[in-house]
Amino acid sequence: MAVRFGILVFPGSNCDHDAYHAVKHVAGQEARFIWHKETKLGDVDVVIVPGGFSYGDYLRPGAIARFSPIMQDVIRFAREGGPVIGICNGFQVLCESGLLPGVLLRNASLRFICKYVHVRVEQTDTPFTNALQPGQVLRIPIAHGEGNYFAPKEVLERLEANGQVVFRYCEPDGRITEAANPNGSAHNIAGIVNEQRNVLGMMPHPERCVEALLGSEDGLGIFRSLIRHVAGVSV
Ligand SMILES: NC(=O)CC[C@H](N)C(=O)O
Repeated sequence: MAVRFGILVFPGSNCDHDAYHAVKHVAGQEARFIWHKETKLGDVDVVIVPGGFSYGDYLRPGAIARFSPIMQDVIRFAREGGPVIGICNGFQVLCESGLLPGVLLRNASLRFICKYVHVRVEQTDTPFTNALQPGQVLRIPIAHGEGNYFAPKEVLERLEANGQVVFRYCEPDGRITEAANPNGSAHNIAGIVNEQRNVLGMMPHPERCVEALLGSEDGLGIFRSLIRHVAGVSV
């Protein structure tokens, strides 16, 4: 049975079609778009909050999108344990919604950065990483102006103690260095889960690296993990 992915669409989303292509055409699952003005998600197994510039990033990225009608039902779905993945602008929306702690500040360079980076898989006991290996290094693109993850010291300590840091920017060989951190994120954080582990936010774009033709297939492991989590099958 195919896993049903629901992909939110805000005015200004621009990675919604890439996410659709990844889960539908590459991973062979069901996918449908959900306009932000809808109030119900309907029958979906996984929610994807895609990247882009919702509301033109006015105020702060995600600060307006979080008031979209659909977000109430996303919060309900998450509270009931449904898997939600926010990618890039989606991560920003999830932080603004209070589903994830912390905030994404402007990159330390104050520049928009679009390039391939490496991230290390820190946790594999999540719906998003169960098909990956601990310590595995993924080659994956980033494209953001505000990916500099920040949270107060106590929050960072709690994230680390609970194993909520799922991806960390690293060197190609997996070493965590300052030079490998593209945007100034605290603790080289590229992705985190909530305490219940069913909501993930990540700045890199797994949907942009699911085919060899695109230069990397490393993003596929995240969608394969979700399929395994929901359907119990390895694809
Ligand atoms: N690719 C994206 O989702 C970009 C996210 C956001 N608009 C930023 O620049 O930080």
